[in-house]
Amino acid sequence: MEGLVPVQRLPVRVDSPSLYRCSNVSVSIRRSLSGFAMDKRIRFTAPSSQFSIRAQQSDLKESLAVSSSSVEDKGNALRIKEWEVEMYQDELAVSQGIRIRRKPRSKAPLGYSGPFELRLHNNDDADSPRNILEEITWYKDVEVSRLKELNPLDALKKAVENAPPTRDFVGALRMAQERTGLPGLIAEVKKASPSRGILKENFDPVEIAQAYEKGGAACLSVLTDQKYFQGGFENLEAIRNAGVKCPLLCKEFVVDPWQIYCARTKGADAVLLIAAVLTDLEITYLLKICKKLGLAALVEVHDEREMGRVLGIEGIELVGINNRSLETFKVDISNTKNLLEGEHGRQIREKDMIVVGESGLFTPHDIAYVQAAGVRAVLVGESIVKQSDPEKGIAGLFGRNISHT
Ligand SMILES: O=P(O)(O)OC[C@@H](O)[C@@H](O)c1c[nH]c2ccccc12
Repeated sequence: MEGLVPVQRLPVRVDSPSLYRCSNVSVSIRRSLSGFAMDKRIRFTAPSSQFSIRAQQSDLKESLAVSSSSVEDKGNALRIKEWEVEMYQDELAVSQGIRIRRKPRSKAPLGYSGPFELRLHNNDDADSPRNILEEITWYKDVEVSRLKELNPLDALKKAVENAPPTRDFVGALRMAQERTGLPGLIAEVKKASPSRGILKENFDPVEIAQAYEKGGAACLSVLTDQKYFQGGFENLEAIRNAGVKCPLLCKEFVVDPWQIYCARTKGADAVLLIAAVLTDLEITYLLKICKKLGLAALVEVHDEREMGRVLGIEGIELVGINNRSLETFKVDISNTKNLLEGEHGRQIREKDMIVVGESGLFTPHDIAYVQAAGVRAVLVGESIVKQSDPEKGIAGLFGRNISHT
């Protein structure tokens, strides 16, 4: 069962009014179903200030713990409000088909009363991430809070003024495509990944970036996540400071505007926004920040539903189709083709958006396949970063030399 099951009629009924007397009640029921322990939380407000509950279902009999507090508990009021906002955000995300939860669900504060309805909140997997993308997202939440304390947003905003100017990421992709007749290449500076482990042992980000540039890459993507991809913002900064001219994409799991400002101070020209993690409203808001900072945004989707959402958001120029599910790691390059067929493909062409085919591209045949499907750019990591000479790796990937010389 999903984390939050919206409004359910529970087999719980108001019974003897003498049992519990309070306006707010929070009930935890621990029950055991064929040895499988579940923790459920039921939150509700009764229409009257006096009520009681009694579990009716036979399998709800094990233990019933009831805690209560009064609405007048002002000290708790802020915490309750925060909890409500969190719940609202969760519900909004679920309504958009977003399966990734942004943080582990916190326990309802004492005294919390839901709206005038019964809700069943299943806590089965509230404390552990369900897949790698969720794990990374939860970790980002903690990481960003910590980084923000060390380097507050106000300070970053000032630092942005001294950042090197942005370069035209989208323009570079268009030019490359015109120059070569092939999809523009975003070459990824990637040391490791959770799905593939270490890709390159003696990893020198600047050396790789320079080789990519020589090999004819239009733009570069630099992984900045440290824990899961062994990247770092310092790599972005080092590549920019080394004089690499290709525009740079900051490859980060963005969950907070702070990361976008940080990317800009390190010399990024574009950032990635992952639709599987962000709501429509968040994407819209983050796009505005990108625009203000002169950054391009690559908005990544990996299924029809996300593509539909993204097509409904104004102002997106670059859409990435990830052939790798970040939830299951499954790679299938026909994903790019499938998402570009039909109505979605038509809308993309009508809006003149640039589609980037992402992940799992290894051969000239793969490139031709996604190009025929309609992509105008590709994002490639593994197949070229693994080569002892990444410059030659690019020629191998495209089946010919695409460098400027
Ligand atoms: O190494 P590959 O299979 O060529 O994939 C590159 C890139 O698409 C992949 O690294 C990627 C696509 N979207 C992401 C989001 C986060 C981290 C990584 C990614």
